[in-house]
Amino acid sequence: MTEKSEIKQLDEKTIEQDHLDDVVEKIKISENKLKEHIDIAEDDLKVINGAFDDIHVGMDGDAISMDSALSIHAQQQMLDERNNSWHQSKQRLEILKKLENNPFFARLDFQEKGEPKRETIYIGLTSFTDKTDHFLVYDWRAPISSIYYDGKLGDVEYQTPDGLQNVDLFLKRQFLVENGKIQAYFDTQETIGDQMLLEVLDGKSSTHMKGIVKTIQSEQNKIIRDTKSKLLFVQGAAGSGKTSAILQRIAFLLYRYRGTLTSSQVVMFSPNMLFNDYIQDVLPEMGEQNMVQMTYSQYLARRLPNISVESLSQQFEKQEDPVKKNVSKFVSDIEFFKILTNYGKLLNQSGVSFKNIKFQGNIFIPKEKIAEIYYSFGPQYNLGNRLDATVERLQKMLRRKVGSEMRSKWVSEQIEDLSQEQLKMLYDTADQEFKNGDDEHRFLARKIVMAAMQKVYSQIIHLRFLNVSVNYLNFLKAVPKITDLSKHGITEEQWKEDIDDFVELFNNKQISMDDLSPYLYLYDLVTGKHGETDMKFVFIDEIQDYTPFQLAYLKDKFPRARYTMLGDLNQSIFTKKNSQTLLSEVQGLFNADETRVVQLTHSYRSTKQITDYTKSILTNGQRIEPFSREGDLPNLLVANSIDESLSQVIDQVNKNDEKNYTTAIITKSLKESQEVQELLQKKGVEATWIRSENQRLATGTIVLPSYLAKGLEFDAVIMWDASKNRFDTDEQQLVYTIASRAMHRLTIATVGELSPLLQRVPEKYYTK
Ligand SMILES: Nc1ncnc2c1ncn2[C@@H]1O[C@H](COP(=O)(O)OP(=O)(O)OP(=O)(O)O)[C@@H](O)[C@H]1O
Repeated sequence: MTEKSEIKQLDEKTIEQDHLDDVVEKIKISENKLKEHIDIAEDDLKVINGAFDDIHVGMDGDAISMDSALSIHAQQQMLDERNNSWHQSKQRLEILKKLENNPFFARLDFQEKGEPKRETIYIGLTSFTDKTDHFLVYDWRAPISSIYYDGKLGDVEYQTPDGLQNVDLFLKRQFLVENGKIQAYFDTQETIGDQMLLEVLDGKSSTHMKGIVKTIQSEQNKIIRDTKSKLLFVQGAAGSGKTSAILQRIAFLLYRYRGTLTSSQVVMFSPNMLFNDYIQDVLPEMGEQNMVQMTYSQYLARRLPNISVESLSQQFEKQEDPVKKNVSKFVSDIEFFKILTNYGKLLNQSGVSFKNIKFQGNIFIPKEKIAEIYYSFGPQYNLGNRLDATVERLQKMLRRKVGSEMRSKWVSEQIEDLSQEQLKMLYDTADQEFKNGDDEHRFLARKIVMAAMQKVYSQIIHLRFLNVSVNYLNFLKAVPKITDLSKHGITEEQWKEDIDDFVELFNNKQISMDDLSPYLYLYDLVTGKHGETDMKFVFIDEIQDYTPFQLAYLKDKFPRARYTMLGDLNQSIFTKKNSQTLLSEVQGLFNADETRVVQLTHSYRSTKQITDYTKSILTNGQRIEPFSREGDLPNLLVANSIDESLSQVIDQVNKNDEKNYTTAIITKSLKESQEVQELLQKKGVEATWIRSENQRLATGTIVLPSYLAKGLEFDAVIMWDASKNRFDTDEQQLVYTIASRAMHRLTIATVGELSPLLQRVPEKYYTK
């Protein structure tokens, strides 16, 4: 930089700092006004609550007067209004406090087509005006802000709710602000310059994910601001910012549809609970509420409270023989979903199984009778209506039964045995009068029968008379008649064995992941459940671990939602190779013109050296562009025994500690992670063992199995025991997933010869 331009920079910086100070000043004024508002609202709330108490005191246990009722209503309304306004002010104050430290991170100078004047705007976490329509800061999600992330200088366009808008962009400036002081600024031609991004990426990992508002990349911006697609499918390399981008997308959507969209209408399915915990701060940091978050298995398992669903570790550790793999593939596909859908239609004519409805241990309405009622309705009924009509009919039968049951012997006996206490409980009032003894007897008999029949009533309305498991079993048995199993490499004998496995598990109150979705889908078909129409946006992360069946089922569950699915087909650690065809299968569920597929090819997480290494693990030539952030070459630690390997690993952990890097030692299996943790403990090395998805990430060194590391990242990763026989040939994706968790340093430990999956990495990419 020449002396002259340095001086110019300094002057500019002072001007910008003055402007920033001015904005901060105004933010503070606004904060004070809000605080006053909050105080007044709090005082008002106290007064209204006090008035409420007075009304309650005046009630004296008598019937409440009309005046009081009106007054309560008015007070309640007032209370709600004040509460809302208090709540909103509080929220706004929180976000203004954040803005005060860092009011903006970018500036744009531009001229709108046809307008005489240039405009300058500043962009920050939220918009801020000091008077109506006088924007000192624009929200990063405002339409105009898009050009900061998107275009180059010159003629650029951006999307507004009314269509495309063109502007001439002269200047794009980025600021690094800390506690109200501009540390540096960069004028940039490109999308968010490398310098700023480098600063951010060089930072340390944390137990909670951070937002990326200031450095969203142009390819990510497209995902964030998409409002058209019914299906937005994002395929991106490890560390390409898929998860980061969709969290920003959720914040964008909540802003864009403010007033019509709430965070409870957005759901995100994530790989495990640990991951949920990892990302939970991102939206609140941006002043938005978190969306609904769950895992797929959680979403379904809550509907079967008495049955335990195969856990993540069981799914992962299960060693399947080739036959089982064929069966598993068959029941995971869209075709199986269609077979089941069609089977559901057949049930309209016959085939639904029922259970007897019992009363006091005896059959009250036999299952055959229920089936007769169910199929007595004409063909114009669908399964759902049929069931509703059956419930109505059964309730009617129950009511008729009350009369006859009241005259039965057990009722008279019970009345005779009633104590004074029990009698009092049955009477409507303590001094209830009856015309005569018969009248009283009838009254008591009805009460007793009704109480006893309550259970039957509840069996009926909760559809306990449906034999859900037998229905599913019947379906499984029907499958070989509906489709040619040999096409899927399955014999009838093998299919039968699979059915036996289902029955055996089910008798032990367990169900496999393979059976869970079809089981519940059949239940939904029979009950005519329509899915949650209120859900507007569904996000599915790590899509490669879902089966096409599961995705078809989710689509059925949220029929009106728009879907964003993201994943990396190279990280399919549960479904392995099957996922390569996933995209085409999923696309088949949506109209082609409502689908958009986006590829993210830049990898931001890791240093260039680590990305070069992990990229070479993959054989299918995926396009992955490393970000030019430099670091050490990954290192390979070769030992002759577990003991030696352990001391090498401890050495490495110490080296990482010196650099203030948090180390994650990632093992293949859960059992191994436990062993490593114990070995470390014996050597006096402190490390937290993450063994279940319900735990939280800890600071300091951690040891965890591969399938729990999904979606997470760490400063330094040590891959434990990558030796020759540890990984199967089809586990390339697992090895890639483990290695790609590292941000700054990657170490591979092996006892004896290295796994062939890693031997293919060229020697120039690592040190020994
Ligand atoms: N635009 C960006 N600006 C700053 N940091 C970014 C950006 N995009 C991604 N990152 C960082 O890169 C890392 C990886 O991002 P993220 O976890 O979202 O990637 P991912 O594609 O979901 O990865 P994976 O599939 O491996 O789980 C995170 O540390 C994230 O903060």
